[in-house]
Amino acid sequence: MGITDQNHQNAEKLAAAKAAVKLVKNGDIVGLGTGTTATFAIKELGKLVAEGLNIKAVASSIRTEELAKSLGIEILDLGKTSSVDISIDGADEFTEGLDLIKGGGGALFREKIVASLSKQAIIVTDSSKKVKKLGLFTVPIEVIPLAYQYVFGQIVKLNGKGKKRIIDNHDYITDNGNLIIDADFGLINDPKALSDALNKIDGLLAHGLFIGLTAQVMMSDRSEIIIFK
Ligand SMILES: O=C(CO)[C@H](O)[C@H](O)COP(=O)(O)O
Repeated sequence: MGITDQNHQNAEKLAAAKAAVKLVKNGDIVGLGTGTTATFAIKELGKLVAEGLNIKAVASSIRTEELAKSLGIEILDLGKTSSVDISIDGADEFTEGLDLIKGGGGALFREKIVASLSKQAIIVTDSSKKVKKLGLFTVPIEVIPLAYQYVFGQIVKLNGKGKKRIIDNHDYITDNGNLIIDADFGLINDPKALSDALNKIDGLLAHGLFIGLTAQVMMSDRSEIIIFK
């Protein structure tokens, strides 16, 4: 991607993030996503908090927690929070039916917990993330290390091609101390069926198919915000 394309994509991410942040109300507990688009939203929220907006938040990753705290946003313990008013997160792919692939940034497990706790899970994206069918982006799968070989084999049985996530020549380790397998299932005809099948695998902590968790996707396309819900 050229610099102009990247600037354009960032402008769209920022516009979507700003639109979503407008939905946050005083007193809300806000779920904070992870990734570049979520980061735009967290920075916008930080500005509003500095101006007096009274919110508390839960974070979907250690890096998001650190960023939010640095902006003066109070962070609650996710494990002690029973309900989130609104969450704002990005996605790697989404369909008009609001099925998503998430986890490109490795935070899928906590992101799924945050989305599941949310009364209103909002996804913010640029226009490149909308697809007719999920699956061009691989499905991230978080695996407890001692179950790695077993889970890998089960992914193959589901006709997936798995690849352990390696960053800078090292196994990528999630905030929860686990590994990630990026699994290519080709274009996914039935995301719910695949999600259900993956959910049955012992040792698989979470996968990046987010089905039925999203209230709306706010996608920025040039100067327009398009809402899917
Ligand atoms: O799921 C995620 C992180 O685990 C992100 O939301 C997803 O990867 C999109 O990231 P970005 O906003 O940087 O394009």
